[in-house]
Amino acid sequence: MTETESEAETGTGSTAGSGQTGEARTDVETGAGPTTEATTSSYGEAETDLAVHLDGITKRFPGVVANDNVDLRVERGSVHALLGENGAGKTTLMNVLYGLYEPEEGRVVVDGTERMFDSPRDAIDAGVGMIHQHFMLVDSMTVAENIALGDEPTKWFGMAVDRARIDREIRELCDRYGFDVDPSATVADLSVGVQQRVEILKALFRGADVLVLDEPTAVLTPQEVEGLYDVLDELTAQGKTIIFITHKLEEATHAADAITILRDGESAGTVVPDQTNKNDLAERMVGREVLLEIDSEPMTTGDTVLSATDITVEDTRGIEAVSGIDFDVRAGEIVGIAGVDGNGQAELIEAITGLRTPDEGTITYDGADITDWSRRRRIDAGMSYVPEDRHERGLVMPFNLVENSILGNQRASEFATDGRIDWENVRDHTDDLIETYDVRPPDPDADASSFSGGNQQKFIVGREFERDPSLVVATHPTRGVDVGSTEFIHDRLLELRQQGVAILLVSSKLDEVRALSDRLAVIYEGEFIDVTDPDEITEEELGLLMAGQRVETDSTGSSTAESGPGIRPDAGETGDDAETNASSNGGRSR
Ligand SMILES: Nc1ncnc2c1ncn2[C@@H]1O[C@H](COP(=O)(O)OP(=O)(O)OP(=O)(O)O)[C@@H](O)[C@H]1O
Repeated sequence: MTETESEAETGTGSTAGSGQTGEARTDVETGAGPTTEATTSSYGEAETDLAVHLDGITKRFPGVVANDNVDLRVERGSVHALLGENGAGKTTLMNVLYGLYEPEEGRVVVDGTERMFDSPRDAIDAGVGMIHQHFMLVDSMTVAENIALGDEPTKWFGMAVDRARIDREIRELCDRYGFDVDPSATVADLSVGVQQRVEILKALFRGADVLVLDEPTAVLTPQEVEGLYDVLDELTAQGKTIIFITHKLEEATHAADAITILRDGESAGTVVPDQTNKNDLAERMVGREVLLEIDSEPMTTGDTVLSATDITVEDTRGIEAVSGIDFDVRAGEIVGIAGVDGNGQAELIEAITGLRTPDEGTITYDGADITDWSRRRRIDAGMSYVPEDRHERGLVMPFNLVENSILGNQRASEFATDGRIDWENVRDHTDDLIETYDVRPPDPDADASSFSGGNQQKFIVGREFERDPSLVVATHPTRGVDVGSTEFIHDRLLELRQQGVAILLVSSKLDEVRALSDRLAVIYEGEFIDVTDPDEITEEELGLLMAGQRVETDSTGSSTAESGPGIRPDAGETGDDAETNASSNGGRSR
């Protein structure tokens, strides 16, 4: 996908479209149920009113109909959300629109013209841009270089690129859409929110009139999310059309003019936010009521399981990514770490899980100094790990689920006898994981690469939670996971906590990390800038802390965000005495 995209040549700049905003909300009929009829409503009287019409799209993979006669009508100048369970077919549909897949049936109509896209280059030429969840920017290059990259490859390599013109065009785009982005800034120095704007600028620079965003708020702070909404408003006010994939229901109801729900590859209707709510959307997607709250009961904690003291980790350039961090996690406790990606949490977790050795500091696990232990030894001792990057660390993509189910656990006694793997047992175990964690399609022999992102994630979470661990290190366990499965993963985490498992949870989902954690640390530029009881901090305050801004006072006037030396349950305690979590509020329900 990346290579094809980066090769694409397009025109430069873009003119404001002719559409108008605000009308989509009243034009769309409510989808009444799981039929495609709701989508073929009065939404867009004529095809020419639509920026995008995906008409009867069917796309099959071996054994799977990913899109089954799907109809998607997106009015020009509107924001359109695409919702659906994991594996419902959202990515496939957008990949059809972006020229990555050719559908077996159906028409792709962009701006009133039927198109046959052979590649993303064709889609870009037709004014369709895609902003992926993982930004495709070169950190060491400037904004302008990133934007020009791929746009004029021949001239670029011939060093004849007209930098002044590119800078001027970027500034013009920034003025037009109200972006505060400096073309000469180095991407590595920009916040995640600004990097996302660079991606949007890149698409606009190439002439995009339709922008497809894949889970655009997954890595943003609440403040950055508000900024993104402003950007979307500005883009649509000038006639651009936005389609975004999301699992966050409030995002769909808040930011979209219309919401199309996919279910099992079919369209389950298009609704307008005024005529729906989060519970209704969840039910339409999942086919059952979903509890959107987390109930965390108070727990009595046990002995300290993990203890990290004065951990310092340098990144590959020798710069301190983590500076002198201290914390403990006890049995039966969830310690959360909240932070914007790139603030040292990845390096800290790598040190804890044995993927790298800290440059300074000590890690103990069940009382033993494991600072120099290999990853294998830590796994054998009972440490589970849900990694942040499921492709790089979570799964071996060309392996099927049976093979992936015992990754890191091949020597466990239930799977191996005399050094030989007992594949029958492994297969039974895989079937259990697939069933319990609702991995779809339920095919243990399918390669990991053929599963949708959310289903891959559910499988990894299942494998790691069901290892019988004493410590679970879970980084973004529900990223890309739909509401129904997120509910299940949260429940399972709380069950593990109930059983006395120590849990270290890293998440950029603030509602999740607040609701699940017994104690919460905020990491910023490699340090814990605050350690707090999650009940004593609002989501907004947490967002500010994550952006490095200290919260001065709470409603009673006392300080709520003092800098702490580290995260220990209670200074003065040995850490081995029992303590009740969440005792201040008698449990949480958020
Ligand atoms: N390259 C592929 N090969 C085989 N099957 C595929 C391929 N890509 C997708 N599928 C299947 O098509 C179906 C739809 O997948 P898709 O990725 O579109 O879902 P999604 O709605 O985007 O899910 P998620 O929310 O998990 O990202 C799934 O059953 C998936 O396993």
